[in-house]
Amino acid sequence: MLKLEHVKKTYDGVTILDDINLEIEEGEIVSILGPSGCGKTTLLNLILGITDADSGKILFDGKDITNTAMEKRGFNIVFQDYALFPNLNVLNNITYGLRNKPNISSKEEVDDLIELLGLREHLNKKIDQLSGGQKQRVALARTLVMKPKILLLDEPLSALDGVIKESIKEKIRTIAREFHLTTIIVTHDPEEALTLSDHVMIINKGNISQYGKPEEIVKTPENDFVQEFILRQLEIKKNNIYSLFSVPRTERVPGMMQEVLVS
Ligand SMILES: Nc1ncnc2c1ncn2[C@@H]1O[C@H](COP(=O)(O)OP(=O)(O)OP(=O)(O)O)[C@@H](O)[C@H]1O
Repeated sequence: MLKLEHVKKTYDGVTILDDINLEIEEGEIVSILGPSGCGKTTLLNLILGITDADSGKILFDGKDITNTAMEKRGFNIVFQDYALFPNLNVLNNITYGLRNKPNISSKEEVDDLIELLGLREHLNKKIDQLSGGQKQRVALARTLVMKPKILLLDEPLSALDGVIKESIKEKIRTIAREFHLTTIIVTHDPEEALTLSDHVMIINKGNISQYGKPEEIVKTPENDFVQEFILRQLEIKKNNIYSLFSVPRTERVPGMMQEVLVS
């Protein structure tokens, strides 16, 4: 569905992304995971068409879109800061993009999204009257009414915590499944990537360190970077979670953390 072939990007002679190869199937949730500065946003910008690659190809449904303008790609992004309009109420934020393209979503479809994202009681509120989680749901609704071919999410959970985070995760999963919508998530948080995605792409210094299903990455990290950086962060969280659930060290078994995190 979406394919990147030997994509390379440099800025001022410095290689930011080096020979990126990636294939994403329709309806999949894929996370791009890596530390700050590794090239995640650059990769997202290349897929969106905000930035051009120095070399390599980007294909969508078999068509070469490497040189296709951003607005013609039909992908859509929810930015980290949500980029909502503070002077408009929630409903007008959600339907903003439909002003010039009213046929993209019917009234019923907009209504279904409002219901799905639990926004009905907030429709008349201004953006600054909303919590972080509510803003994130408005941003999701505003993007989804435009029926993107691919949904891109830039650090969708980083400003949220605890229960809100889990509920937004659940919404993202439901949307991807229900609409069969290919979803690409950029994150620096291993827990987020491993619990939310079908596949995780780990980037280190512009290269793919490992690409696989969450359980493959947890069970068989392919190199020291994945082992040290990604799994060590998880280990810290795991210990915190285990202690939270009072699981004695001797009773901790492989796979348990995933269940604890997902449930
Ligand atoms: N327009 C630009 N011009 C020059 N260098 C850039 C530009 N955009 C990004 N870079 C550099 O490319 C590298 C990767 O940046 P990028 O924003 O893709 O990283 P990231 O993984 O998304 O980081 P973070 O998690 O901190 O957002 C950084 O060293 C950054 O300074």
